[in-house]
Amino acid sequence: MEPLDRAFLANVLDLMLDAVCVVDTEGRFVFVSAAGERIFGYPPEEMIGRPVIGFVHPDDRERTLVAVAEIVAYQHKPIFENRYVRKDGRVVHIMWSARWSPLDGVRVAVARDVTARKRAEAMQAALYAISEAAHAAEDLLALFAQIHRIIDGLLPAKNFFVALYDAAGDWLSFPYFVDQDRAPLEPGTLDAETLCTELIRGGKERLVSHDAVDPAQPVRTPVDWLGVPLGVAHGVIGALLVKSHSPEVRYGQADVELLKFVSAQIADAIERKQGQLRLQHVAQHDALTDLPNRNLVRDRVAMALARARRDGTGLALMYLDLDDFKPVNDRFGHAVGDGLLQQVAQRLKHCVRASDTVGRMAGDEFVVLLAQLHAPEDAALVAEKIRAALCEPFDVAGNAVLVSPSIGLVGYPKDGEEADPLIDRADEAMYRAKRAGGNRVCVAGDTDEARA
Ligand SMILES: Nc1nc2c(ncn2[C@@H]2O[C@H](COP(=O)(O)OP(=O)(O)OP(=O)(O)O)[C@@H](O)[C@H]2O)c(=O)[nH]1
Repeated sequence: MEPLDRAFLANVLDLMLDAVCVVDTEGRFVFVSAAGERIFGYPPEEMIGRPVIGFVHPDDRERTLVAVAEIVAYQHKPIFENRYVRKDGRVVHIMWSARWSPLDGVRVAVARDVTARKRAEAMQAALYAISEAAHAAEDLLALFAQIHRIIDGLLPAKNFFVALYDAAGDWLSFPYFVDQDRAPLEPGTLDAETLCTELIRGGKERLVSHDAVDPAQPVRTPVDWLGVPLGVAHGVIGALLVKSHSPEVRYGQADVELLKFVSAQIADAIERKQGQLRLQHVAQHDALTDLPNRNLVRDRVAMALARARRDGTGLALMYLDLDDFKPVNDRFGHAVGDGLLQQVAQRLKHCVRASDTVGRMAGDEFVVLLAQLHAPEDAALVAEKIRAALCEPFDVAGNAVLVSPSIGLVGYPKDGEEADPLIDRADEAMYRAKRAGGNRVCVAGDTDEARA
């Protein structure tokens, strides 16, 4: 057989789909076969003479240098994977097999582009992670934060937001919004000519590069927008958007496909979580006033007690019943009675902080929990404020309605250490207030009743 000539061998090397690279002791390319251009995006002459490490993704440089030291020490390394940044800015995943030749003072390595495999693996992992997040997340915000992390692992998504669209009320909101440059968008109807509106109305993904935003205006900061609608069986429930402010981060068709691919799973996860939260809300709240119901009140009291115990603070609990509520129903009808209970709920909420709990225990019975009370005497002041507030006339559907409350007041640690006994003591104190004629606050353990 004829010895193979050099030109033929060089041609064979250039025909290989994998790139053959030769690197000198200084870590510079001395040879890159033709496939290098397809994989790295640079013609071989733009790579030869330059340090290899400069082409490596910054996050992978350190472990790449460790691998190089191993190749030199052990003279070969059959599998090593790292990422390179192509000339067009895209990231490629490379699988290397390398051998060090001490005689020639070079290492010879073969690079295989495994980006497609990596992408497929990452997408599968992302789908799984999204479905896990839907189960694990406590609420929608936690789910969105988790989705942000998952997407950021697939494509550059530092600036990311979720838009949700309520078709019944024609209301677009932005419950999750992370942008290095601007404040969250205001919620509103779908009237505005925005990318979000386009995504939700059109139901199709959109990639807007800065050149396309306004070709007449030189834009100082290049911006790429990439958005996908969140589609479910019955329509579009919102959109996901990622945005780049940097010329180094540009989105391409591969990113569009990635975001589109995960968006169906995300839409499904959001819808499931919303359904779950709705059911949970119904189970824990009173349908008429939307206040926490007896079960949730008990949980809140138990949680507040645990925190007070840990922080060494106090808390106060009021049990409240309206005096002569029945005659309101009898005189004005049930609908007015309902309206009154709703207004009482609102007044009670106005009397306390957002961190306190107002709950409805039954009929005309309410509970107010003042958590993290630093001065026990504050509770009596709040109870008196509530009593006075409820004595002000109500206007229910044009009817002037007058009621007053009987209030039982207890405190931790003075009157009990556990939720149920504390609630029972407050209820007992409330009955004493009622027996004494109503429209007053009774403190647990006291026989003296403070008349208003
Ligand atoms: N409209 C309306 N009435 C309700 C609702 N739940 C309970 N009630 C009525 O509320 C009244 C509560 O009874 P009581 O607390 O014993 O009546 P009261 O007239 O306030 O009597 P005192 O508490 O002793 O002052 C009953 O007439 C119930 O029918 C409700 O959701 N809507």
